[in-house]
Parts: sequence; structure tokens; C-alpha cells
Amino acid sequence: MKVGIIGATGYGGAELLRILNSHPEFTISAIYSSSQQGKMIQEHYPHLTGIVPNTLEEIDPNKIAKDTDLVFLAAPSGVATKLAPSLLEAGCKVIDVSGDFRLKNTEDYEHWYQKEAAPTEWIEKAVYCLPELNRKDVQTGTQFISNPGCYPTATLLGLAPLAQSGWLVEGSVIIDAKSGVSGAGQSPSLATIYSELNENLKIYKVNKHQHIPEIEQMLKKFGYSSPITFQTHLNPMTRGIMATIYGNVNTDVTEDDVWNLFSEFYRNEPFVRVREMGIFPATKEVTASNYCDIGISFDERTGRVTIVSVIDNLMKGAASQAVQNANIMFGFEETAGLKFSPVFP
Ligand SMILES: NC(=O)C1=CN([C@@H]2O[C@H](COP(=O)(O)OP(=O)(O)OC[C@H]3O[C@@H](n4cnc5c(N)ncnc54)[C@H](OP(=O)(O)O)[C@@H]3O)[C@@H](O)[C@H]2O)C=CC1
Ligand SMILES: CC(=O)N[C@@H](CCC(=O)OP(=O)(O)O)C(=O)O
Repeated sequence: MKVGIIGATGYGGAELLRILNSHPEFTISAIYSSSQQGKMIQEHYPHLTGIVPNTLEEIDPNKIAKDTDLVFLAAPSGVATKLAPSLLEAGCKVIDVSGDFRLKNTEDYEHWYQKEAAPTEWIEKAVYCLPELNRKDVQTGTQFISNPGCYPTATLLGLAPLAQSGWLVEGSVIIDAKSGVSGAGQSPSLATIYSELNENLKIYKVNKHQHIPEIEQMLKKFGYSSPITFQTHLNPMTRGIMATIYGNVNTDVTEDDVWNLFSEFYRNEPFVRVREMGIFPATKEVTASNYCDIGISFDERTGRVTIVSVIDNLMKGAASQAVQNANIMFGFEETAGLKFSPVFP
């Protein structure tokens, strides 16, 4: 299967290139850039020297549809809104890693992203797929997948077992999340320069993060309908997200119930690893992999469960999850090209 990457010069695009370069089913047929056409990818990313094809091409939807079976869109929000419809109309399959097609309610998108939403007919066509929770929504013939956000991936995988169990007390969920700086992409900003980031810890987008409605949209489907408190922090590290999630459970629930729930829920999931009760994962334990690792503790004094969920934001939070979705879309083994272990230390 021939695949192309739009946004190959970005961090998410570079990870897509690295993964797809050794994928057993997909062959990279073209890489595209809106600003560096004709340049070679190694001029931008020396670590990708040797990858073929290496010349960045202009973005022409009709040509892309001729040259590829599937295109990954890894561009800033607002770009897919304009580009995805023409790629889809030209006959391409598309996986978009931006937030443009995740929210089914266009008013939510416009409120939280402060951008014009895509036309409703295309939003309806987009299948939101966090594989462990939504793989059944991808049918034979699905042409368009909207890849989940990085924070929602960590948060929803952490919360799904409890949210679906019906044990969660409405209104009790609080999520305290931290991300490495690669989550902000490659474009420099004041917040991401070394002198502002190093030896510092900053909370940002307090009660305004654009991933809040995405998390709530899924939680509602699980039967948890209250608004959540969700806060994000910029941590002085390159990769990784840790979502620390708190929620109260009904009074008759025990620690064993919580443990059995999580271990059963993820028993057959190749990319979710639940630690023993009271053992917690660290971000480095998933670096450069498609894993989401989860730790749980139940405090019987407060009736509160603490869940810690870690992912690599560029991998399970973006590129490797997009490849997992591509495997599902084409009916390949879901783990194809993704079975590598994390990099440590
Ligand atoms: N970083 C992360 O951890 C995650 C990112 N995402 C989302 O993935 C997307 C990509 O993120 P990331 O790789 O970090 O971002 P980067 O800023 O690192 O890269 C984005 C790339 O998009 C391309 N681009 C910019 N404008 C346009 C345009 N008008 N048309 C086509 N391409 C354009 C640029 O390449 P060029 O100029 O060569 O075209 C650029 O290299 C974003 O929507 C982001 O929100 C989702 C989950 C996690
Ligand atoms: C550290 C950091 O800045 N992270 C970014 C993640 C953005 C992202 O992935 O954006 P979409 O999923 O909405 O496309 C943020 O918090 O906005």
C-alpha cells in the first residue's frame, strides 16, 4: 500500500516517516511540504538521511490521490479543515492527526479552537478512532479517520474502564496532565525556548484547553456526562505525557473490584500495559513506543481512585496511533510495524 505524508517536516510527520520506513505493509510513496518543496528531508532532519523518497513535493490533492492509497495529514489545526475534503473528493484515504475533525459539534470546535469549523458533511464522514475504544467504528470502506489528541489518548485510556463501569460518581473527575515540549510541535515560541522551559514547570490553558470537549465527547458515550476539570502543564522534557486522573467510585466498590476491572478491560490489548495495583509507570517507560502504561491506586479512606496513564505524545499520542489506525483501516494486523519496545534510558 502506498502512503504519503503531508507535514513530513513536522515532529509528528518525522515520526510517521521513521515508523513507516520499516512497516511490512506500507511503502512511503511521497512526502509533501507547503513551504519546502524541492528540498530533501535530510536537509531538515539529518536523522532521516537514507529514507526514500526524500524530496519534498508540493501539495496537489489530485496528484496525491494518483500517487498514494492513503495520506497522513500532520499539519497544524485549521489546515485539514481546508485540505481533507479535496483529498477525499479526489479519492484518497486520509488519516488526520490534527484536531479539525474530532469534535462532532462545530460550535464546540469554534469555541475551543477559535477557528472556523470544517463543513458538517465532512465532519460526519470522519471516524474518530482511539483503537482500543473505537476500532469497531472503522468499517470496510472507511475513507477518513480522525486520530485522537495526545492528552485525550492518555486520559481516555486511563478513564475508560471506570467510566464504562458505571461506578464513577458524576462530577468527581479531575485530570492533572503534564506534557513534554515536543507536544507543542517544532515551531518555536516563547514558552518553548530553553531559558523559559529548563528547570521550570508551568501550568497553561487553565480551563481552556482544546482537548476538554474531545474527552467529554467520549466520556458521554461511556455514560459519564458531567463536565471534567482538566489542567495541562509544560514539563521540561522532550517527550511524554503523564495524565494523573482522580475520580470517586460508589461506596460498595472495593480495591479488588477496581483492579479486576482494569486488568480484564485491557487483558487482550497489545498496546496497553496495566501495572500491578499501586505500581506506577513513568513517561520514560513508553518513550518512542506505541504503549500506554497505566497505574492505579484506590484510597478506601476517600473512595477515590487515582489513575496514572503515560504515553509518548508523538507516538501513541500521534504518529504510531495513526499507523495503528491505518492498519485497522486496511485490515492489516493491528500491531503491524509497531511491535518495537520503548527506548530507555
Ligand atoms: N506534537 C504532538 O505531540 C502532537 C501533535 N498533534 C497534532 O498533529 C499536528 C502536527 O503536529 P506537529 O508535528 O507537532 O507540528 P509541527 O509544528 O512540528 O509540524 C507541522 C507541520 O505542518 C506543516 N504545515 C504548516 N502549515 C501547513 C499548511 N498550510 N499546509 C500543509 N502543511 C502545513 C509544516 O510543514 P511544511 O511547512 O513543510 O508544510 C510543519 O512542519 C498538529 O495538528 C498537532 O496539533 C497531535 C497529537 C500530538
Ligand atoms: C505541550 C503542548 O503545547 N501541547 C499541545 C498539544 C496540542 C495538540 O496536539 O493539538 P491538537 O491535538 O489540538 O491538534 C497543547 O497543549 O496545545
